[in-house]
Order: sequence, then structure tokens, then C-alpha cells
Amino acid sequence: MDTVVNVKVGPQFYKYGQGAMEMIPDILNEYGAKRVLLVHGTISWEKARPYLEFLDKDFAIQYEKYNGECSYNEANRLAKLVEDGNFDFIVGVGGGKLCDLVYYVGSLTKKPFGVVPTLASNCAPWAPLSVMYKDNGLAEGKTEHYKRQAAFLITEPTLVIDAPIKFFIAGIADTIAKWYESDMILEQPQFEANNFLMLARHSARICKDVIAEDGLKAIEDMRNGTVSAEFIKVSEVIFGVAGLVGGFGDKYARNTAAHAIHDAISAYLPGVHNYLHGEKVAYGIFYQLALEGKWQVIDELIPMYEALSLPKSLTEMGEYPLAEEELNNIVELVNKKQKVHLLPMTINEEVLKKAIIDLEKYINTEV
Ligand SMILES: NC(=O)c1ccc[n+]([C@@H]2O[C@H](COP(=O)([O-])OP(=O)(O)OC[C@H]3O[C@@H](n4cnc5c(N)ncnc54)[C@H](O)[C@@H]3O)[C@@H](O)[C@H]2O)c1
Ligand SMILES: [Zn+2]
Repeated sequence: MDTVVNVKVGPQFYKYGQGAMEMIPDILNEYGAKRVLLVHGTISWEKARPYLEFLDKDFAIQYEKYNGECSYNEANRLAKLVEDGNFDFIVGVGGGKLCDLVYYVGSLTKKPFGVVPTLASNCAPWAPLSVMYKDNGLAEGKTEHYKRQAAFLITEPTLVIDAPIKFFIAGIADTIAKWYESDMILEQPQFEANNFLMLARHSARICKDVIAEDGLKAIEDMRNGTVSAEFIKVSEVIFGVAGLVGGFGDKYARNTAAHAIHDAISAYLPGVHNYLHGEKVAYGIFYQLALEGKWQVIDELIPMYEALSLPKSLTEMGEYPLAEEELNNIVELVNKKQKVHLLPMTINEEVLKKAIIDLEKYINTEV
């Protein structure tokens, strides 16, 4: 079978390590940048400022706080600022929302941009796409995709470790999802002939293996503020390697059942709004494994889920049993997600519903 994929590898320059920020002036100079708009969050900027204020020496920098959402209005506001102020480079400093926003502002203005993530929470700093929200924080239901890459992704472990652990744990769940969501698709023999799909599979395997081996140690080190080799490895798979999975694998390696059910429960069960994206995806991984009948893999993951307090079921999120109408709405939405149908198995509302019910039964009798 001839499989053609869109390959978008990632930022043109990547560095994560002590002193990495010192590379930024070189890159700005390569782009001939003189006037830089540096967009940041509130807490993220308090933490990152000591690492970046040296840039003031050689560049005219305007610091601009974003409104906390990656929304069309906020992106247009910033794009206007870039144009009116004649800025020739944009730097984004902050969490996933800020990174998404700066990718979009880069696209609107056609200016080069780079990101300095302050959280290891997901692959937003790496992936050339932005998940859009309304100004009030509700999901817009749209994702913007780009072919142009960020000029750099640069950050330092001492900055990333100084953040709330819950984002890191959510990032761990979102990152192992890369493997579980693509495994059944990419293990099919017809994809072996495609080098880039095999690179996607290898990247997904690294995500899973690094977290299985070093995840718990990395979390312990983060709690103690110890920048260990394990912390560096795990944070790097979250905002770096995880982005390569979709980068190499395109539609075959991203967002199948775990993300589809995440979207559906987020849409229909207001009670799950208190959970972070990665926490809901954690439940989604178990849902996907239930759909695939991989109960043994669920058993293998349970100790890690329990150690990290990740939700294994809707019951644990306080959302089960569901009313028949809720159940129907959820499976209807999951069934509409095209990538779920790339799984080499029969997918219809009936099997999608059965997996929800079977997982609750399994987890609830497991204890
Ligand atoms: N583009 C992609 O591929 C992709 C992938 C996954 C998720 N996303 C998006 O990423 C966003 C979630 O990202 P997130 O989890 O990083 O959340 P976030 O960007 O909303 O940040 C969470 C909070 O952490 C704060 N923060 C940032 N750095 C900090 C630090 N060092 N110390 C303390 N607090 C800090 C922020 O101010 C914010 O209040 C969502 O919008 C999601 O849709 C995008
Ligand atoms: Zn995700």
C-alpha cells in the first residue's frame, strides 16, 4: 500500500540544557532581528525573566503579557502589535497556551518566531499547530495547522522544574498516549515500508519507554527540585520527542480513541472540566485499550496510574453511571472522529459504547 505522509519535523533549532538560552542571540542575529516582541504569561514570566533579561543588551525588546488564552482575538491583537511596532521577530515564553498563541501570531504576521517553554506539560512547544479557544476559555473546536516551523525551541531544566507538578504528570499521560494511540495502526505490516511512519513509531516507543523507566523517579526529583538525568529525559520526551510522533506520522500517529473520548467527555460531561487535558487523556488511554481488548496492558499500567493519581475510569472522575442519553451523545461524537476509524478494527457506536461499559466494570471489580 502506498502511504504518503506530510512530514513536519519540528523547530529548526532545539536545545534544552543549562545555559541553552545563550543561543538565542545567535539565532536572532541569523534572522537579522533587531526589534523583538516577547510575549509571556504572568507566572511564567516571573520565573523566566532572570534567564532572558540579558537579551535587552543587544536587542530592542518589547514585553507583552498575553490574556491567558490562545484565541483569535488575542492572536489578532498581537499580530497588529507586531505590524504597528515593526517587530521582526516574536519570542513566546510560557506554557502550552502561550506557545500555541505564538505559533499562530507567527503565521498571521509571517514573521519568524521562537518559543521558550516554562512547563513540560505537552508537545505544544514543538508541534506546528494551535488549539484555539474563545476569550472566555471555552474550546473553539478548531485547530490551526502550519507548514512553517518555529525558528527555535530553547529552554533550561532549572526553569522547567520550577513549576507545579500536576502539569508535569498530565504531560506524562498525554505523552504515553502517543504510543497507545498509534500502536495498533503502525504495527500493521503495510506501514513498514514507510520510513517516516517507522520513525513516528520509534519516537512513540521512546515516549512510552522513557516514561515507564524514568517517570516516577523524574516526578520525585521534580518534587525535590533536583535536576536529574531522569527529569531531563522525561521532560524532554514531553515537549520534544512527543512532537516527533505526529511530525513524522501525520494522521496515522495522532489522536485516535484516547483523544476522541477526551473530546467527547469534555463536551458532554461538565463535571470533568476540573481535570487537566492530560488527566482526561489518561482515562482515554484506558478506554482505547479496552476498545482494543488489551486488558493485560491496562493491568501493567495500573500501578503507575495509582502512583500518579491518574483517573482510570469515569467512576473515579465521579461521572459514572451515565444517563443513556449521555452515553449515546459521547459515542456518537467519538464515532464522528475520522482518525478513530483508522484503527484496524470494526468501529461503530455499539462497540464504542461497549468499551465504556466494559472498562468501568473491569476497573470497578479490579480493586
Ligand atoms: N499544539 C499542540 O500540539 C498542543 C498539544 C497539547 C495541548 N495543547 C494546548 O496546550 C494548552 C495546555 O497547556 P499547559 O498545560 O501548558 O497549560 P497553560 O499554558 O494553560 O498553563 C497552565 C498554567 O501554568 C502557568 N505556568 C506556566 N509556566 C509556569 C511555571 N514555570 N511555573 C508556574 N506556573 C506556570 C500558566 O500561567 C497557566 O496558568 C491547551 O490550550 C491545549 O489545548 C496544544
Ligand atoms: Zn493531548
